[in-house]
Amino acid sequence: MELRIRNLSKTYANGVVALNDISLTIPTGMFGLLGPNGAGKSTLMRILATLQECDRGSVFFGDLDVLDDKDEVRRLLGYLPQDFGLYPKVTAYEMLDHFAVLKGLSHRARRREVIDGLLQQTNLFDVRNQKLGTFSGGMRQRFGIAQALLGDPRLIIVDEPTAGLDPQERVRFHNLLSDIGDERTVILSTHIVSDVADLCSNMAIINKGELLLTGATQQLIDDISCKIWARFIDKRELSYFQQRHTIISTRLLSGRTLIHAYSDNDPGDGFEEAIGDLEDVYFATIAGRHVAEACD
Ligand SMILES: Nc1ncnc2c1ncn2[C@@H]1O[C@H](COP(=O)(O)OP(=O)(O)OP(=O)(O)O)[C@@H](O)[C@H]1O
Repeated sequence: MELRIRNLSKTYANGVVALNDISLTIPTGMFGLLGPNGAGKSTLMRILATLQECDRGSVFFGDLDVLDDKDEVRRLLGYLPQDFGLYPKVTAYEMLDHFAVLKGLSHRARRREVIDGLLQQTNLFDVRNQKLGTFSGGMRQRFGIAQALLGDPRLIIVDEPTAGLDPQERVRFHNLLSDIGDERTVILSTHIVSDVADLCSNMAIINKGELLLTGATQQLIDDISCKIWARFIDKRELSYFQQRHTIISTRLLSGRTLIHAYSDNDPGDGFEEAIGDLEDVYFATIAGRHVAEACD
């Protein structure tokens, strides 16, 4: 089901404009909300999860008024916040059992069936009787997803879930998310570009409370592909190139400095045409250089 956000705004009491007139349509499937720290992602996620009030705007999930009918939203929502506490002395099974009761799963045998299913799905069945305090970061995040999936939610919100996970756990977590994203609306909020590149068919970039870009991920990559130019430089030359070109990223590759320039035409100066990727879309957009416009 589609989530329609219209003209959503939020200013905190200290005057920080966390969201400025955001309008965004989020289709079924995995949606990536990408932005640097402080962009307003968590504020948006908390408003969608009914945990915070906005100042203005509307949000509909299908016909459901998300800002008005909070009880109904909570029935079909699964939310994995950025930081969530776990009771360290309770086992994974006991904790899920407790939440399942709160979700209204009162029939004991049915509850067991649901919990066992979730533990299998998140690859935690073998450690179900282990105390949560012994869990690694990756296990905690997978447990968080198991918890968020209780009650078979239609709308799932995960806020920065892969920060701090090792590469193997990240892949595992990605696979888990892509499995659940097939027929649900899943919003993944992150500052990690590859999370979105790997998982999300649609996405948006926000910064300083503003929506900068939204669309189908592959289309956004295609649209920038003709505008990215690359070359290696000596790092002492960086300011020379920065003065003459729109440099959107600087990275080290095997100890050498690779720079990407954004330009509609060949910028000369030793640059070669590069294949633009989602990082280029992200950096060019955040730098205020890029608006989506198809390549010829
Ligand atoms: N309770 C609050 N009171 C005042 N300002 C706040 C509050 N919560 C967030 N902010 C500010 O609002 C802006 C958006 O914060 P938010 O947490 O939504 O961003 P974010 O994109 O989720 O960043 P991060 O990844 O660092 O959590 C930031 O400037 C932040 O300092």
